[in-house]
Amino acid sequence: MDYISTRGSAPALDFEGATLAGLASDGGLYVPREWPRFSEQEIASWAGLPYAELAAKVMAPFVEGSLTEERLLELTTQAYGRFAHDAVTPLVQLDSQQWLLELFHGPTLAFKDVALQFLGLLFEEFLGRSDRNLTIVGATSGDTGSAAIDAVAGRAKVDIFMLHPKGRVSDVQRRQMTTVLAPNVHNLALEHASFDDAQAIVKRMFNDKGMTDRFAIGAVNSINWARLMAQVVYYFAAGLQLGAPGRKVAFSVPTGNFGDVFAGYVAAQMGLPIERLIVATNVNDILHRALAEGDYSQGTVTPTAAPSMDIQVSSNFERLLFDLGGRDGGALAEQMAGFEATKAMKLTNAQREGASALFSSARADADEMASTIRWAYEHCGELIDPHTACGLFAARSAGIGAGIPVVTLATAHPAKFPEAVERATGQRPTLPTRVGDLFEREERYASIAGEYGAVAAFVAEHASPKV
Ligand SMILES: Cc1ncc(COP(=O)(O)O)c(C=O)c1O
Ligand SMILES: N[C@@H](CCOP(=O)(O)O)C(=O)O
Repeated sequence: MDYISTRGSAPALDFEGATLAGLASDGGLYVPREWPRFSEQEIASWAGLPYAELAAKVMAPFVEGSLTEERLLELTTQAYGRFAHDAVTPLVQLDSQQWLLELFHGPTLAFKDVALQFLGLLFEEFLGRSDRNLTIVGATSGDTGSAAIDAVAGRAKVDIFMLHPKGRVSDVQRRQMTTVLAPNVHNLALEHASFDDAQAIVKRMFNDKGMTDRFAIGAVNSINWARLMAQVVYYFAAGLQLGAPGRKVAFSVPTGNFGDVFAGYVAAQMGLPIERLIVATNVNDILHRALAEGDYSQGTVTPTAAPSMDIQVSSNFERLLFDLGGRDGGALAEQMAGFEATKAMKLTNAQREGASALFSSARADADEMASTIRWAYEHCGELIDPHTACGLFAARSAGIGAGIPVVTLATAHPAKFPEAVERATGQRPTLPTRVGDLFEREERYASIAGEYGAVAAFVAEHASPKV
């Protein structure tokens, strides 16, 4: 399998190359040259497989040429061995139609662990084949940071620099990053910045020749194809449990950077019968506006009780636009250059119609999030976090036909956001013992200006050269 850039002019790479490259050199995102497709029979034959085995089946076509099937299974077994639930991503039934897919049983309590535990092992595998050091530069609105740090802390040949918007992540989220004191981990709190600012700094570094000549810059955000690939698996896991491929399933996905829901789109391209993908946003609703009205314009970021979704530039939307626009990299490069210059973009008719065939969207405000948290607790006895609440709000208002299960992706453990959950339900969720004495540990991070020069200087001073 080889990988091409959404902007058409970067060289095609194999899976190993795309994983280590992160972002394409033309500023685009890597996607497989074509979507592999499984037959109904093949999908049906996976029912009942343990998660790690299913993961190896689903991901096999994407890693061809870079990993043998045996090695892939060894890596998935190791990655998912660290999850606190044997099913890895268990399903919980809420009522006759609504389900939750719990994606927070990994070490850092959010769905990011599902891909990042695996990606950490991929980095080790591929870096072990050369004498190269990798300098990971990532942006986080709270969850990617801790999951990535957990996945690479203490590993040889990797330094990680994680940028978060100062004061805009929860205390639990911050401490999960800043209390990891391994020497290869560097947390940067960006002053007066949003996640979008942090993400823009990261992307700029990939195209800064002064930096890329000296350092092999790598990505752990969902701009890295390997992240999305690993997230495709749990759509198959949930679908199979609910009767796929013989029955369609709808998914509601709390969305920010459009990575998780794009993984659902990939599952559909690969043959999983998906009735609908519901894109759920908080009031930072660029994706809802884009899907409902064709208006992809940035707007300012409003802090909410679901801080990890406080995003107004959704990187992976580019991957969808590429596919829906007939995979014309030149045309998309122009469209994206327009967006980067003006912070606004109108979707073409083809993009709007293509998207509406599978996607719908909804936006939850603060009251809707709180009332959904309350509903889940009072009617189903479940404590859910504010991100999951956006998804469940959208799921319950989507009007999906009776008989079709609707699965909301429960993307974070409620104890990551105890204040919001307690306000809505009167119950304060407790941290699972696997995160240990988080509030007793020493924190270490650098506060720096939220601008490119300051971040680049910090990275240049602390990173190991490429070789
Ligand atoms: C808890 C949580 N839910 C949902 C999202 C949105 O996921 P995505 O960015 O893949 O759309 C994020 C982060 O982005 C998150 O951390
Ligand atoms: N919600 C994320 C930000 C988006 O990051 P990505 O790694 O999924 O692209 C976070 O919590 O950091």
